[in-house]
Amino acid sequence: MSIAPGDVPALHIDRLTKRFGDKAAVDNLSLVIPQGEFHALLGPNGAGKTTTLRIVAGLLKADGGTARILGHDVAEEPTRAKQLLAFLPDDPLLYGKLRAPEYLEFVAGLWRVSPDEAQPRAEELLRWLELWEHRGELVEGFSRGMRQKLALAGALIHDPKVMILDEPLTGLDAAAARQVKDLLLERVKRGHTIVLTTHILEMAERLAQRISIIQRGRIIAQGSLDELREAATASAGHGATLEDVFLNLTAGRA
Ligand SMILES: Nc1ncnc2c1ncn2[C@@H]1O[C@H](COP(=O)(O)OP(=O)(O)OP(=O)(O)O)[C@@H](O)[C@H]1O
Repeated sequence: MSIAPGDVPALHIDRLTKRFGDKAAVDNLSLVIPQGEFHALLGPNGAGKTTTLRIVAGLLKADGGTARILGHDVAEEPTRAKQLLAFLPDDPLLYGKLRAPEYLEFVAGLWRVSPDEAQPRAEELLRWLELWEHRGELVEGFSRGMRQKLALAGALIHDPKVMILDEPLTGLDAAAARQVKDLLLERVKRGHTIVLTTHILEMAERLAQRISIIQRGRIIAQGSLDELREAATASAGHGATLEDVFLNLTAGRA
């Protein structure tokens, strides 16, 4: 049977395992995210979310299992897989002695994006994230939120089809958080895929089409908000919020 391009999942994780010492940070975890989906990964501290994403981004080697971006195995075809992917870590590294447009030009060069393409895209991203007026300033003088936004712009400069973001709203004020959320929604509208971790349940509740709850390296629940609510209604009661569902599912299992 042939597979139409649209049928290839944006992200296909199959029985992924990663141990640190004798502890399994990721434990036989499988996850399929179709193209065009906004997917949130939730889980208590230390659940294995960042470890999973670092493997998907090719920053960490799995002990077992596979991860594929649009059909490309991150271990076997790392260059192709990475080209299709944006990864925004929770502690992005920036170069303090550059200005924002110089940083984006530098990152675009790493991805071999031509200056003709990169320049308008950089300007658009900087304007959207309200960093354009700071374009003459060195990054070392940027606030934490400004750095976070610039890192996001850098992750998007090669126009990746799949975005993986680890806690993208950390350190952002309400206005900046709104800019980032709008930017992400705009990308999903264009058919791109977003996978993010967040501890802001309201963000998952309002933006994500599907949610996976991870605990101790495994997915313990998955579905749309309504499906998760339904599954948890028995114990959380009607009108349960995602917080009720989350706390209910993860209670007593840590
Ligand atoms: N480099 C490492 N060396 C040893 N243990 C690690 C390493 N990285 C992660 N771990 C452990 O793996 C487990 C999963 O960590 P991970 O950072 O993936 O969790 P998380 O779900 O992202 O947590 P948080 O919500 O707190 O960011 C934790 O027990 C953590 O201590």
